[in-house]
Amino acid sequence: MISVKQLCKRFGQQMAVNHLSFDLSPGDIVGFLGPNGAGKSTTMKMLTGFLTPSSGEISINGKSLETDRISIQKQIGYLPEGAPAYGEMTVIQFLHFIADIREINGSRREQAIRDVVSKVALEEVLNKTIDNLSKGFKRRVGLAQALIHDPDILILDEPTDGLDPNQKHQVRKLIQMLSKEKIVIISTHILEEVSALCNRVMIIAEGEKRFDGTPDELLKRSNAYNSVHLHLSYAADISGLDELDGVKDMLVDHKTGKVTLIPEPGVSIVHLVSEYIYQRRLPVDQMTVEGGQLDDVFRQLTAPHAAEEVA
Ligand SMILES: Nc1ncnc2c1ncn2[C@@H]1O[C@H](COP(=O)(O)OP(=O)(O)OP(=O)(O)O)[C@@H](O)[C@H]1O
Repeated sequence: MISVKQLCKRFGQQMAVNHLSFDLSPGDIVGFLGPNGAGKSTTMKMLTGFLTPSSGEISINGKSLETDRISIQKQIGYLPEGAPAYGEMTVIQFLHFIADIREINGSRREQAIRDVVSKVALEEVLNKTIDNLSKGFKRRVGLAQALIHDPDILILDEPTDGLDPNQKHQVRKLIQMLSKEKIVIISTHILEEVSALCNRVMIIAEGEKRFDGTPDELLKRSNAYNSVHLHLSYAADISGLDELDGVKDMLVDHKTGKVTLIPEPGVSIVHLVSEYIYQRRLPVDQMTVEGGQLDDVFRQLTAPHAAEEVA
């Protein structure tokens, strides 16, 4: 359990993190989103004990990070942005080095390295120099060092950044497999990663929390959520569609025959629209309901001074 209360970090005049509060429980895979400079890295660095807050409290499994930093850090695995350091080491040397730092000794060490190598699938590159690995393998080595001590909490800074689609898929599957009993916090700029991987989303902007909920709840905030897209096989009179109850707007593309019906916020119009189409025998050959667009809602929530409108 992580409990963060009224966390602030000030750099000179600037509030990088501004009264941030949240609680996380095991099983939470949190997508930590925000524009550049929002305060994500600063928050993560405070959670790992690397930066001291200006004010506020962080407690982890009932202990205060201020007073029990060393014992709390043993429960945290951190994957920093980019490739692991010490590129001149082989993978196996690097894992032994991390095991040293984590004070994993004796028979426990062999077992811990074997387990993590198998979890992250590093067998084929154990004796390769890290500098010579592909980006995907470098990321996996980074994950291995974050996982070697089997921490309760994983903090991953852009874990799939720069990977090809296959490698992204592998790393996401791995994180999902690992996260059943852990708390995982993932900072990412890839909005689709949130739907693919996370069961909770936290958006911050200007150091403040702008959203905390499930990916579905986030999509529901999109202006496009529940819009109905139609395609007409030939021209027909559709003027009545935008007069239906709950329809806020109708966009028509005469070239392609595509029609988009935008509902009033929180209203579902799909039943009324399909009934109307059936009654008027309109020549509709495709109909889809929009699930919402993350980039749309992200922009809305992170706009400067959006805090009062969306809190
Ligand atoms: N050591 C520091 N000294 C002064 N200002 C800092 C320091 N670290 C961060 N900042 C400032 O605090 C704000 C938040 O930065 P932070 O790196 O936490 O943002 P971020 O959300 O991680 O951004 P990005 O997505 O670009 O990594 C920024 O305006 C940044 O310039």
